[in-house]
Amino acid sequence: MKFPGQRKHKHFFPVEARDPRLSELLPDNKPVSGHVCGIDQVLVDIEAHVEPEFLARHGLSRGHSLLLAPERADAIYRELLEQGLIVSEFAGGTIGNTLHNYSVLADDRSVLFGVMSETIRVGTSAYRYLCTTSSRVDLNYLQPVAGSIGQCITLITPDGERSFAINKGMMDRLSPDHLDREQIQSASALVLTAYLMRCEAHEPMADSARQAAEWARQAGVPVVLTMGTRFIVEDRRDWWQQFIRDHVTLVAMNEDEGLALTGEADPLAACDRVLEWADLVLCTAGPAGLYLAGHADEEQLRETSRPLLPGRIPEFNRFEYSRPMRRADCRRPRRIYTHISPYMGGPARIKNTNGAGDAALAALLHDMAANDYHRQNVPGSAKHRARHLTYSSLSQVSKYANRVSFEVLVQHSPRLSRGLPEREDSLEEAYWAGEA
Ligand SMILES: Nc1ncnc2c1ncn2[C@@H]1O[C@H](COP(=O)(O)OP(=O)(O)OP(=O)(O)O)[C@@H](O)[C@H]1O
Ligand SMILES: Nc1nc2c(ncn2[C@@H]2O[C@H](CO)[C@@H](O)[C@H]2O)c(=O)[nH]1
Repeated sequence: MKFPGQRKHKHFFPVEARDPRLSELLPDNKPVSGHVCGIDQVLVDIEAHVEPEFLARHGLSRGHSLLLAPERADAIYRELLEQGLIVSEFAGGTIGNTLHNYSVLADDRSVLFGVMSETIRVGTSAYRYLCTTSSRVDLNYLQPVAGSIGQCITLITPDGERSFAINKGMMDRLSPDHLDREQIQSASALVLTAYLMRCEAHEPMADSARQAAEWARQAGVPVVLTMGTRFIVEDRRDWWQQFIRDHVTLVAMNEDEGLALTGEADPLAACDRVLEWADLVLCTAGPAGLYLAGHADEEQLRETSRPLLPGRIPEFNRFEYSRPMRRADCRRPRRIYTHISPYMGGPARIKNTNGAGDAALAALLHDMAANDYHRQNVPGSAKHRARHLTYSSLSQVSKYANRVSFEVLVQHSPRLSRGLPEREDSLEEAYWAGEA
């Protein structure tokens, strides 16, 4: 496990330079390693740049992810191919992206549950998927299927917005028999997406997601839900609120999905509403940066040294130096919030923002897994006197998440091709220092 972010010495992650006395407790002196699990509709992103007229002509809706009949998807694909508009074909899927980015950032293992074509020819989508996924993502648990994985035609319009047209193939055929209970119950987190619930009634994907969430709950493993797009949430707002109450520890959304889920257009107010049902929430807000909100025990609160910020909740960032906890682990729960503007004001030029939100979530997962890793390897550390969800403060995690989103924006691809630079000249020490 590589530690999240640059640290001043006093915050350096201490597992590698271990106290020799610890070897008595853990005789082989090898750090116990953790992992993160996720379920996804295994699909490739076929990216093309088009004018808004193209979307209108094919009956597609801007910013939406639409499931299409195979003939319709084929017609779009053929037109893009004939006009030479396809720029790349890469592994995609919101959870696949998140696990890949987690593995790249943490230099550690993640486990993907989903389907994969049992026969693979060079050049097919399945082949492209395997070629462009980090070797740290464990694909050994994939369920073989006699057919194709999904294809997500990713249409980028000149405003940088992405609209998806999905040819689903067999992506929703993951059956609960192909989940591994042991892997899920020993994970630092289980990551799911709202997209999993839009399979057809006869397909097993939704049951698989519910089964995995139940196993995670039984073992106290945090369940993470990313909201997909606002259209999925809008259709069944009450249903999603109940699902979150029943199963979810951490909700990840953007401000549109936040509005669809809570009725609140203001991201801070939307986060506050989500805290009625979940323990922790990440809300990305495009050029306005991102918000994180959670709970901490009154005894564990730490005040910020930054200026207090105005907003729907005045001075909302007062306790942003606290580490978030599950509400049930707090004797006297208090809500904590933070906001951060885009790293360095955002890139000079953004070609597309596809995957920037997934990247922020990968960073947050990295910090959560680092916390678990530290708890297991440095038992008795003062850091774990209370049960926290992250290793770092809410404020520190928000900086890290923002930094990782920036990297995806400058790469113009939802999947990181490398980790963050070890030393960043442009990153003032103060950016990471000043708090734990
Ligand atoms: N136009 C922008 N200028 C500066 N930073 C941006 C811009 N758009 C996105 N970002 C950065 O990327 C982060 C995530 O962006 P955004 O809210 O667009 O994610 P998203 O809509 O969830 O994306 P996706 O669903 O494609 O993963 C923001 O919190 C911000 O740091
Ligand atoms: N799992 C899943 N991912 C999707 C869907 N539609 C778009 N995406 C992914 O969302 C990612 C950006 O968040 C893209 O890389 C797409 O692959 C869908 O229906 N299911």
